[in-house]
Amino acid sequence: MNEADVRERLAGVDDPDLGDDIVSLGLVNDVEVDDAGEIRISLALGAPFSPHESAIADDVREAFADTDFEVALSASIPDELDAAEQVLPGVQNVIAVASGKGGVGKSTMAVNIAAGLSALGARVGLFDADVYGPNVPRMVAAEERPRTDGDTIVPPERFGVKLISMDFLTGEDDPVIWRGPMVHKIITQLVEDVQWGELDYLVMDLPPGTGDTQLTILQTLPLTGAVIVTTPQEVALDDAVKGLRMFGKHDTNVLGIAENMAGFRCPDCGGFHEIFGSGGGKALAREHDLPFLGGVPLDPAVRTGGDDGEPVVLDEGETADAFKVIVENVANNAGVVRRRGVSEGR
Ligand SMILES: Nc1ncnc2c1ncn2[C@@H]1O[C@H](COP(=O)(O)OP(=O)(O)OP(=O)(O)O)[C@@H](O)[C@H]1O
Repeated sequence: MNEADVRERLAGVDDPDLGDDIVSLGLVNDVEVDDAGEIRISLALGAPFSPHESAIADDVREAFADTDFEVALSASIPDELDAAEQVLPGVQNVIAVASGKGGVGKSTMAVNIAAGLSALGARVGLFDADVYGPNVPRMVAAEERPRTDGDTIVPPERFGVKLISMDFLTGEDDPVIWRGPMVHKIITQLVEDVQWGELDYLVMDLPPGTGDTQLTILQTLPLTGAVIVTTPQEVALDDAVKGLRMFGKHDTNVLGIAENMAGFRCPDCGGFHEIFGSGGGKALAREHDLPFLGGVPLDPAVRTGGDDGEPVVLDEGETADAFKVIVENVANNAGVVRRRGVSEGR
């Protein structure tokens, strides 16, 4: 078997999202066949542990299952910038979790997406950039504070996720009024001076709305895309549209709409009550031609998260499964953004 034979077989592997085979899409970086019976293939895949990219890798292995060759796969998306020029050289994907309005469960969603990606096997960081209400440490019962190591900050870990929060910078019950330039400085510093190491995903919990912090992040970080969280209520949906406009203005990809508090299963009567209405998130996604990532019901377990602040996504059951669907869709859609970038940039 030579390189051309390998490519011919690879041309039989389809990308489940982009509607063509991986060779035509330019997703094969490199192929080597050696005398020892090994085929080394480098693919332009960018969303580690996403179900769709894992399926592509499986299909590639399957394409050589009838041969005696060993297949060694690697994945990398060629960077446009040198490592020295990149803001976060070790981070593959930055995913912002945003909402137009406060209290819709944005932080809850960010925590569960981060923990869920980590549970899939990915290396994950979570940056709680909610300057006005940094509640992630409390949510995951993070006792440990960051350490300093020379000029850098070492983030503590919870559930395998490296965590940095604006809350670490302020005392408890010590409301800080951040002005625009301060926000800019702090965010840049927190991103650049933290030892994130090599990460597959950095999830950013943005403050609600469309203010200074969001702008700073959009302008300074290479975002793979944003997740917009909304409840099915009319007012929340209206505000979500403002968020969409902000991302649109900055050419930021929106990975999709996640709906929170989508109904309540009553533990007493067993009935399902649609407290804030139904179908709003899905309709919003359809209207703006965006993916709908899934919906999570109102469930007291989401708030309590167990005694040790364990995110519900790590649990079993209906609500955990609802979060897992969102996690998988976020990863899959991040992959679409990355692979489409390679394919269209050729
Ligand atoms: N699906 C849910 N079921 C039950 N409680 C929930 C659910 N989602 C969120 N909550 C609770 O609602 C409250 C608000 O959620 P959260 O802090 O995630 O919202 P937020 O949008 O990040 O708010 P803000 O950014 O304004 O602080 C929290 O106490 C959280 O535990």
